[in-house]
Amino acid sequence: MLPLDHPTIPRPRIGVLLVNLGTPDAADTRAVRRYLAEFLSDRRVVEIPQLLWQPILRGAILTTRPKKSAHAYQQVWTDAGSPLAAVTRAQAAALKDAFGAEVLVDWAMRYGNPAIGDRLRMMKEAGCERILLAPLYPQYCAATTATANDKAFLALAAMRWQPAIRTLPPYYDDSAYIDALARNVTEALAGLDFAPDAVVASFHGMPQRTLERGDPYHCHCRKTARLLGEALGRPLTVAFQSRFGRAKWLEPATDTTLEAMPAQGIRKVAILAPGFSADCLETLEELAIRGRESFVAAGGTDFAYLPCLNDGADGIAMLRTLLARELEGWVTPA
Ligand SMILES: C=CC1=C(C)c2cc3[nH]c(cc4nc(cc5[nH]c(cc1n2)c(C)c5CCC(=O)O)C(CCC(=O)O)=C4C)c(C)c3C=C
Ligand SMILES: [Fe+2]
Ligand SMILES: [Fe+2]
Repeated sequence: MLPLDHPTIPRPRIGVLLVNLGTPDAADTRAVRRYLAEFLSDRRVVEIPQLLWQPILRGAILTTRPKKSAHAYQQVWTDAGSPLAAVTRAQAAALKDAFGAEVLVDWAMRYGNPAIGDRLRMMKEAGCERILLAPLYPQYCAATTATANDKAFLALAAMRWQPAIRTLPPYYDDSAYIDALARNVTEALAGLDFAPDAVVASFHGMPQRTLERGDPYHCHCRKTARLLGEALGRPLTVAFQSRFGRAKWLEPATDTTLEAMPAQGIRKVAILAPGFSADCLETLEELAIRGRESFVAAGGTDFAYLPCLNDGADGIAMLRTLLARELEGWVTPA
């Protein structure tokens, strides 16, 4: 902790809280069960009445999935822990001094640790009277963006003296985001030892019904892909990954798309996940490991997974631009 009452160190007045989804504390069955129980009990994530859903979750799902998911987490776990947490921590560290000494930059997770409420209370104690909440989801989805904000407001509901709050809007069509992706992808494609027949943009899926009920996520994904394709000068193949449960999810599914490609003469593929601001289980295990395996098993010859923006220079410059815009009027530009 900073010695906040030291006369030469200015007290932060403003907080920026980067928020991502959350991840287990360890790659073992117990930790994954705890994480999944919290995540999948969120009514914004699974929109089935709790009376029906909880017995299914506590029965079939939490008795089988944690072991399987823990095995998947073990394949991507790093010395710094879960990739999602390691990258988000690194993003916060890279932005630490971006907005001057009066701005405290920190990070939190919607599920698990560090908890949003704990970090907001810490910021308040550190002197932050104004806080910018930044859910790091380019495309708005109630199951990600809204629930992160809900959780923050739940913590504020318990405060007698609340800080003022702003939230980062979705940035799916923002030129800072599209340009950062285009630069990142161009660089990654230039480093490949093959020319891909197709470039796939894989977004996390959601139930088709959520789209029909008015969630803009699907439209945001399509627009990101169109703008990125225009910036790259080549159309992207859009697909949706990580299907969960029995309901119909957004289509086409990434796995069936990859498996069908070799028979259509597409044997060399590059794939990216522009909806994830940080690499995580869904990109590193589902796309880079399992996606490659199924593509090659179907007759594909070359496969490259292109990393997310993460804490790379393009990604950090983009976050700086987006956050600085939301801090306008709170922070005097340097
Ligand atoms: C980026 C946007 C995301 C949307 C939209 C989203 C929706 C959504 N997800 C599930 C179920 C699961 N997701 C899981 C992991 C996971 N999901 C996202 C992002 C979005 N999810 C991320 C970044 C991660 C990775 C977490 C990590 O630790 O690396 C999982 C857990 C893993 C597993 O057991 O497979 C589940 C389950 C639903 C139901 C949903 C609904 C709209
Ligand atoms: Fe998910
Ligand atoms: Fe997955």
